[in-house]
Amino acid sequence: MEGSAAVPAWLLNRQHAKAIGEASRKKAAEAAAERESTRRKAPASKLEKEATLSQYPSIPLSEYASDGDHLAINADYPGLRAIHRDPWIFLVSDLLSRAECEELMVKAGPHFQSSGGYSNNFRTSCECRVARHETQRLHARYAKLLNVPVGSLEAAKVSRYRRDEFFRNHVDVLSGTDFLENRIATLFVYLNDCEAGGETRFLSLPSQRSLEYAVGEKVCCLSTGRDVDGEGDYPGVIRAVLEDGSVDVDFDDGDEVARVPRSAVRAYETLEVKPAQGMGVLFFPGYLPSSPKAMRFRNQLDRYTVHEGCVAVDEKWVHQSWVWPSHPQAHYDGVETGAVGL
Ligand SMILES: O=C(O)CCC(=O)C(=O)O
Ligand SMILES: [Fe+2]
Repeated sequence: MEGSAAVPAWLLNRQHAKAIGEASRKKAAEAAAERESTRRKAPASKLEKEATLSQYPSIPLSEYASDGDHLAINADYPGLRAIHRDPWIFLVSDLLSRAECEELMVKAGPHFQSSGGYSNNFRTSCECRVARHETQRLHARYAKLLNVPVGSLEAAKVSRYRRDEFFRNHVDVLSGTDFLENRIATLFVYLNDCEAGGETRFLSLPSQRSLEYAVGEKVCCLSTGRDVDGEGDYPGVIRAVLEDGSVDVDFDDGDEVARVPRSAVRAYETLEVKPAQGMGVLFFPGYLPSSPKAMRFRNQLDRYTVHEGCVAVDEKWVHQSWVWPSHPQAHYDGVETGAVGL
């Protein structure tokens, strides 16, 4: 009998549509369960938040003045506090509300793509960019904090690290931009609390400690051309001290560099920030184009701002924004999520 085993096209279409419907329902349910597990914990009380913040170093904001090398932000912004100077690193408590964090997660979650494609295993998270007109209120807020027009901001990025995922040592300036135009501020906001793992760690902050230049000593030094987007001062250990006084260094991430003059190695300090929902972290990865320092370092990099997203234990969500001196030369566009604007 002709075609008895054949499934009619209309049924095939229906089955197909059903399969797609089931798949997308399953995906939505998985995403909802995932979000639920990430936000399940009770929100931190005001007191708990203060206690957490008091664990960080506190530098009087009155000491922050525009130095001509870095962006002059609005030092009066509510919730702003400085936790490091030279390079300046700030926290902004409650930059986003709990509801805003969650809305952003809902918005971005269905559009994630692997971060791995362009970053050589430096990074194992997922991410997406959100269309600028869907984050107008947030951008207006950031523009106030940063003292820049909204047009200087890249499209909002949202990243998720599942357990064991990370973003290794890196700098935030980009290579291949036009002369003296690069990222001059990084502002990111944690979208959830993490009890364990996922800290953002600044790895090579300046230190007053003097060095002995001995084998096994912890040092950091500039490493040209080994980072995805730029160079910076990376931490490591002296492997050998040579007759001419120079040293061989094993970097902590497995790379190495030989015959570094003593004058080019230095002691360093680290600083870790623990993800807390709604809290912003702000620093200046690159010098202003008008700063004399911008000419001295490739990609305008402030070499002290090398940092990493440590391995996640609890799932971690973070939302990043970058500022350019005028119009961003990269990442201006994002996806239309169709979800409610923020
Ligand atoms: O995930 C983090 O803690 C930091 C993210 C970051 O450094 C970046 O996206 O450039
Ligand atoms: Fe970064």
